[in-house]
Amino acid sequence: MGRKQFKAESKRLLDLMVNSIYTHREIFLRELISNASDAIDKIYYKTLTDDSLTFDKDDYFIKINIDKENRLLKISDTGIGMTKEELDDNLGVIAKSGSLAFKKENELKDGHDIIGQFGVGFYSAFMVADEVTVMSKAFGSDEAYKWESNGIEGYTIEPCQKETIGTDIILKIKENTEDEKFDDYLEEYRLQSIIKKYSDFIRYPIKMDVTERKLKEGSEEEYEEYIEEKTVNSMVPIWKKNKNELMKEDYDKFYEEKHYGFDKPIRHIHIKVDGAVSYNSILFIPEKMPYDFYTKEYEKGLELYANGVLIMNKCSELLPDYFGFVKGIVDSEDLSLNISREMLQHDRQLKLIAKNIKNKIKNELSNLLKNERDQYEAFYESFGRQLKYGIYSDFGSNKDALQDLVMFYSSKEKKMVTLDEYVSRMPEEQKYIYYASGESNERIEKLPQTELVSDKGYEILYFTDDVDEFAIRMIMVYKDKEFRSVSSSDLGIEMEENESESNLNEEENKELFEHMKNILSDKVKDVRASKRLKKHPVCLSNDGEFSIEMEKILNSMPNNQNIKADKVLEINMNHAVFKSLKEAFQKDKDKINLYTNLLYNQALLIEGLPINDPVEFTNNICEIMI
Ligand SMILES: Nc1ncnc2c1ncn2[C@@H]1O[C@H](COP(=O)(O)OP(=O)(O)OP(=O)(O)O)[C@@H](O)[C@H]1O
Repeated sequence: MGRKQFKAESKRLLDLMVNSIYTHREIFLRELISNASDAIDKIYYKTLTDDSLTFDKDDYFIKINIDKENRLLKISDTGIGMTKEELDDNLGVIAKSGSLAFKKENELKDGHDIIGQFGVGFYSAFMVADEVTVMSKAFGSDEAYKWESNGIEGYTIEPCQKETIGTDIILKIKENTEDEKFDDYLEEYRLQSIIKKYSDFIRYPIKMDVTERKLKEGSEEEYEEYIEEKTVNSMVPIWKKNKNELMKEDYDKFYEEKHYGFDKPIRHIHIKVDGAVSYNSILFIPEKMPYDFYTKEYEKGLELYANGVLIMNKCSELLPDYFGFVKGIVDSEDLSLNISREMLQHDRQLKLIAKNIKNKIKNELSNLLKNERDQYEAFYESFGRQLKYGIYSDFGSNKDALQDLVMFYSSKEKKMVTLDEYVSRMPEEQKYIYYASGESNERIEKLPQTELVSDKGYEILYFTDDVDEFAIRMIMVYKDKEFRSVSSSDLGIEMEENESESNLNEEENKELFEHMKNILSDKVKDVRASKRLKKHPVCLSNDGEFSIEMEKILNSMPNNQNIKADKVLEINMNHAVFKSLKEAFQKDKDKINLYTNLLYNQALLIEGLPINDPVEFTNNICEIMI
């Protein structure tokens, strides 16, 4: 087979590797060991589903060999191996998983960062090697193949001799340069410490021939060296260690190794429970939202182990949807190894664990909110929406658990506040918790409907997420206080003495309002004198069950239900425009028609609703200009 070229994107990454001046070249070993361990996992999975196979732990290991003379470092595994096609597919293109997604986001702007933080898989071998040879024999195949490349001029694949199933990765370590001592990667001691540092939790033994010294037989002072095969990693998974043996860095490292995210977790929760059900768990609350979090591709779930053996990659039963952002693992000795997905759903032990985990996460978030507000806000920025969905879903059955974790932007504080903070500041006479819905804080700030409530000095919560109003409707009452939209017809605010006057005026102008209502016919339910407007001439409010914001959201959904809010056009009788309206009503029927339509369309625009006929609207404006 002739020489093949790397795919374009792989080539860029390769160049980056080969020319990397990055000081953490050592991570190449972590990457190769992690691939080896994945390959053994794959064989292990096969044995779970195929009765004719058995998994004998002793047969599965990773071996590191050093050949100093020839500058070769070999990493062998007894994993699933690769066929000729797989060698071509997998090693000819850049890793399809984590790193690629990350690469897309960042377009390799800063390659060093990628290498440092996440590793780039197999290609990292070229950071330390001039030449990489992969010899592999796939499970179920009689032939073995050799993939070879110097990283620059493409690669070749040809048949080779290999007795056992698995893969050998052979690195021809680079010569030392002025700045870098590549010899390090041929030193037993150095390699051992790299393995300890990055790959200590790998579940399979990482073996290495280690030079030891012992007293020569018969001598009391003369030593001799001998070679012994040793397992370098402790294999004790982090979750089985004691919390006091572990530092924050250890958890962060685990998070990174597991590819849970490209961020650093905001919090980790290490749980050890012995009781009705026993389990260990490490959970992480990420800071940043995964790029696919709000897509249907995102799969929530925790890794599930039965006594140290992985049985499921993403066990979704362990997390409620609203905590779907949590990453981590659960290991329980009370679970059976051969448990199927269907059985899991009904497993009593698993349900207990899930319940317990849910409470732990909730408590951790409450503590974070209480003690580290900045961090909580960063978290909330990413996942707050999810918590609000949690309140709304399942007919509000989780609202008690979640209502103290949600926050909204406050008109008065100009920052995010909790419901508890809002209520604790409410003046005695204030009846309701007020909110206003809109596209953004800036737009809500300008809504005429907020005038009266703001003038009263009351705080308003800004709802900018689609789900906000729906979630609040589920809560209904918080600490004995009902929620009320600033657009609702009854704001529960006692009117000042001028109210009676305006009532009188309203009575006086009944005919005018009636007329306007007829002009607008089925577009509005009513036209009324406004009690909430101060400076603005007009606004829309609503009477019935659905708010205008809800109408917008529901009608933008795929299964458009054609929901209509009962809209009321409110007119500010203290505004100069009202005088013109009155005059027009008395003298010029065409004009009142024109004004009414103009005002209605203005109110729609303020609400962010589309106007029915924009051409007519602009023509109307022109008409009053000439
Ligand atoms: N030792 C191995 N045994 C079997 N297959 C391997 C081995 N090393 C690599 N592969 C295959 O090559 C693919 C590419 O490896 P690479 O390390 O570049 O990416 P990855 O492991 O998929 O992704 P990432 O390292 O970003 O998580 C792997 O997904 C795997 O299928």
